[in-house]
Amino acid sequence: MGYIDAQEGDQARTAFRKAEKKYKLYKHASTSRSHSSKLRLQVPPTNLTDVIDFSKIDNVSSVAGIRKLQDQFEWPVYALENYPGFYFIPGALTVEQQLYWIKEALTSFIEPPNRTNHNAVYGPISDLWSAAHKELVLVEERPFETSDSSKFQGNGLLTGQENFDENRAGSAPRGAAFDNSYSVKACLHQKVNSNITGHDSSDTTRLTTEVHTANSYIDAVYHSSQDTYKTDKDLKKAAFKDSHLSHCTPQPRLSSSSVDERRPVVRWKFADPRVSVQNEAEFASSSKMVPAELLLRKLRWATLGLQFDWSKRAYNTTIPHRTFPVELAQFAARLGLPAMVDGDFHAEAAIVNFFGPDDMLGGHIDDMEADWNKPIVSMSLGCKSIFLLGGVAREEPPIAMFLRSGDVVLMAGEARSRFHGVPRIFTGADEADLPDFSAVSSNSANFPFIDYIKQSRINVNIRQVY
Ligand SMILES: O=C(O)CCC(=O)C(=O)O
Ligand SMILES: [Fe+2]
Repeated sequence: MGYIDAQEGDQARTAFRKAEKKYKLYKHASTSRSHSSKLRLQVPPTNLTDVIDFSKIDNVSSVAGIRKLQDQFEWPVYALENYPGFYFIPGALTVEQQLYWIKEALTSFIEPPNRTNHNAVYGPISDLWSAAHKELVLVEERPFETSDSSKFQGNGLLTGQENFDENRAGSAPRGAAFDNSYSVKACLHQKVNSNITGHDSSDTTRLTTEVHTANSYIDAVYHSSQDTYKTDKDLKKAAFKDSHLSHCTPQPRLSSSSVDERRPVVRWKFADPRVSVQNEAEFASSSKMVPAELLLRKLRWATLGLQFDWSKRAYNTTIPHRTFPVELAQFAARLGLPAMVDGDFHAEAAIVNFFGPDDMLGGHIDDMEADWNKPIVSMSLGCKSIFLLGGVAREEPPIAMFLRSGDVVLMAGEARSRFHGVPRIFTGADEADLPDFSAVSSNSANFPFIDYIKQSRINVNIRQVY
């Protein structure tokens, strides 16, 4: 969608949607068809004057409605008078802590049995971070017919019946795997031409509705306007759309018995395409492959601790999961204190959101946890973003605030019933407001993480479920 579209139908839009449109990133409409002067448009720069900047609030009394809580907490904490239960802790994480959690998110949080947006298409994927840096590719092995799920154990990709069922009966069409992948030939060709580059300049906006939780969450949407892959127009349209849509258009989950037991099953594993060039016979049985680097770039979410069953829109304790990381749980309990009414905060689940340069998280309410008095503890890592905090209805105009790396937001009680979302992240070097990560790390092993985060934002939002 270009700038013109955004101007149309404003009447019909809710106040929340209007604010999303106001702050979202618009690519210059001429970029996709740069030869057509007719399409050249001047897109006005986003007006950011209304965006609250907690990092610049030193004299709090001068900012109406913002209250600094007195020094009873580890960090300076701000509350918003008209938004009870909402707290903002600017710079709660040190730069070292930010780097630490960025690394944890990319190496540990995305590891099976934690699930990611890629699960529905490829099954569990292990070691994506290192595979991407070794330039490996995810290879489709020869499909075969079976009704025996035990055959899937131990191949490193499909680890259990639950995931197996999810892949087969989940909302992502099986064919999505095929749509999102490349032929061996095309992939090797790309490698040879070193042409696996980032986003292109087309302005084809992808809008997907991501159902995180219950009904209200149906409205959670991701936009990603440059989710494209240079070399193949058709593939770039389909690429990874379905991995978002897997949570987006929930279809009735088939019971195990209703699943077609003899359906061909595709298995995926990482392989080195350079080796295959030398020995193409080795890959003869494999028809599709996806660069790990692309999968990493298209990583959108992972779930920690108790897993959420998107098709039932409920937490499902029977889905294989690891206990919530103790260190993160302890940190979240400390961070959450300003919003606590009574008792302790027991982190049981988290959604880890990964934002690329053009991604956004649409307005939604998180309403699937039992006790709304317990806060959602939400930490921002990486590029600066805009956070919208609205009302219980979309018609209520939201307020906007900047979220920077190291900031923490708490939403408890009444604040939990408010629509919120992230319409924009700022990845430009001059506007991302990243701390100097290299100053806290001379270890070259950290450089790839620092490179990644220069173009990305990670949000870890932590919840007590029961
Ligand atoms: O990315 C953010 O700051 C907010 C994330 C969020 O609201 C969610 O995942 O529910
Ligand atoms: Fe949320």
